[in-house]
Amino acid sequence: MSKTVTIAEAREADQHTIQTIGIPSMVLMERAALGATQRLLDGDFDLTHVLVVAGTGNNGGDGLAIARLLHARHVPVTVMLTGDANRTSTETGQQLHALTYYHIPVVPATTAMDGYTTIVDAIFGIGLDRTVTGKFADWINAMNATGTPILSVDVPSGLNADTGEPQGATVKATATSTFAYAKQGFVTSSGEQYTGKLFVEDIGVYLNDVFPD
Ligand SMILES: NC(=O)C1=CN([C@@H]2O[C@H](COP(=O)(O)OP(=O)(O)OC[C@H]3O[C@@H](n4cnc5c(N)ncnc54)[C@H](O)[C@@H]3O)[C@@H](O)[C@H]2O)[C@@H](O)CC1
Ligand SMILES: [K+]
Repeated sequence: MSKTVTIAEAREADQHTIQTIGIPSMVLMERAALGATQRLLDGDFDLTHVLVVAGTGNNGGDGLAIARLLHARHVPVTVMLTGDANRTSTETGQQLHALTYYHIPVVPATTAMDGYTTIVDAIFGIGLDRTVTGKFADWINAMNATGTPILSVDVPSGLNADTGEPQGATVKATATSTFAYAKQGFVTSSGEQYTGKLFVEDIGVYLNDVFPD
């Protein structure tokens, strides 16, 4: 396993790349989504009908970009949004706008998740900051209960990426496409039970830029 990072290090590296080097956040998001989409296209996933479950933070934005890239490859895709479309992060709002342009269906999240052949989990990434309860727990439990293969985006939603411990309801992924570096919690005996097969995508964020030798 190559270098792992804490959530704080991942955030610092992202911010350095965006603010100091000047690579726009949307470029990083597109690269992240391209990496994860390629895993879906290359892998053992059945892409007959993909469900993307997206949150309103930037992890959700990655998921929305994946939905757009799958649509461009003629993969049928439906998006469930777990929050208010008017209260998203800036980037996720831009991703939603692009989905509207392509008429990709976006519906409010429900627990009715049967009938899809692959689920993309883009609810929470490294921004998870409290225990997953209530509706979010219901959606995550419903995802796990389908038995449908799940690709988690960056982090299995609900997993504490520093400790590898579930923070309430947590997605049990078939595979995880994580961005830039594996997170510290993934290599613990608890964390590895949630990530499934781990892919690390190069999105143009490099620790050497932030912490030169
Ligand atoms: N520009 C960047 O910095 C990049 C970010 N990326 C993605 O962005 C993610 C981080 O995005 P964010 O910082 O927006 O965070 P997230 O999208 O992981 O989650 C933040 C949102 O979840 C809510 N939340 C947290 N815990 C919750 C809980 N238990 N119950 C209900 N709501 C909860 C927060 O209030 C916030 O609205 C990364 O994991 C990665 O997927 C990538 O696109 C690569 C570049
Ligand atoms: K996720």
